[in-house]
Amino acid sequence: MTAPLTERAARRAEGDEPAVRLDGVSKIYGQGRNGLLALDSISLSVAPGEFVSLLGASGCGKSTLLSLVAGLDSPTAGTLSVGGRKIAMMFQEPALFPWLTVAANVEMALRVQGVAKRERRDRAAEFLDIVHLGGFGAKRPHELSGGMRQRVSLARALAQEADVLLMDEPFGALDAMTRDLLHDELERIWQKRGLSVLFVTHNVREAVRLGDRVVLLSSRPGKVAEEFEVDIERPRLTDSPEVAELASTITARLRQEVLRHGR
Ligand SMILES: Nc1ncnc2c1ncn2[C@@H]1O[C@H](COP(=O)(O)OP(=O)(O)OP(=O)(O)O)[C@@H](O)[C@H]1O
Repeated sequence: MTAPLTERAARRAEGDEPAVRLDGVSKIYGQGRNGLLALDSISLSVAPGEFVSLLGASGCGKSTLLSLVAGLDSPTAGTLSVGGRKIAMMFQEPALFPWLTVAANVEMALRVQGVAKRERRDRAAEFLDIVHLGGFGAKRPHELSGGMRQRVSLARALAQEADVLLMDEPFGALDAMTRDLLHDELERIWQKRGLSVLFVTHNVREAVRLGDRVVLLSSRPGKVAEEFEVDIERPRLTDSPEVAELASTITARLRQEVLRHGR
């Protein structure tokens, strides 16, 4: 079970080693006069077991930040540490291999870890059970709905046995009802497995529904504009008055940021 919010906030305040830590991280794409400052001196940490939502206008550098944490790219300046933790990533597009079955897609994550064939099959089935897709292992991705494909993608991420899950608008393409169901699923799995999550979204209510904390980035270049502690009891409902109230405060702040940049 994940520690209650106050306890997690206290651990952070006490300076426990974060799962993810960025200190003054900047990223410039290109060089010289053509260089583009995408992130400007970002300092941000995610405590072990914490769920952090990352919000910001389009182009403010959210995906850049995730790719730096995932080690897919390096910061131009500053330091970034994940303390040797294993990282898994999920995108808006499930990025499954269409010619493989659902089970084989999950097994692939186990194969790269060197898990033996027999064990792979059993463990893939377990991960599919966790995301409520037991019985769908023999299907191909195109036979599933968008929400089910994202569940497979989540099962594959879990199969990587990561401590940190990076999610780049994973539910952005789904309808509201499916998204709601996946919020419940993700919350259950996150709490049970004690994952640290960095979740990028454009949807303010989604950020509040899921996050222990919402970090708002300003745009061009991306900087931390403000952080909001989400002190709302779980499980939360996206359309509850508490979620709506904080979401409207954050939306007003986000609007200020967007207007400040004349977009
Ligand atoms: N590989 C790259 N080379 C050059 N510029 C890039 C590269 N990747 C991103 N950028 C630029 O860096 C800035 C930040 O992009 P990024 O995709 O990180 O923003 P974002 O907040 O994730 O955007 P969105 O919300 O639209 O997905 C943008 O101006 C983008 O054009």
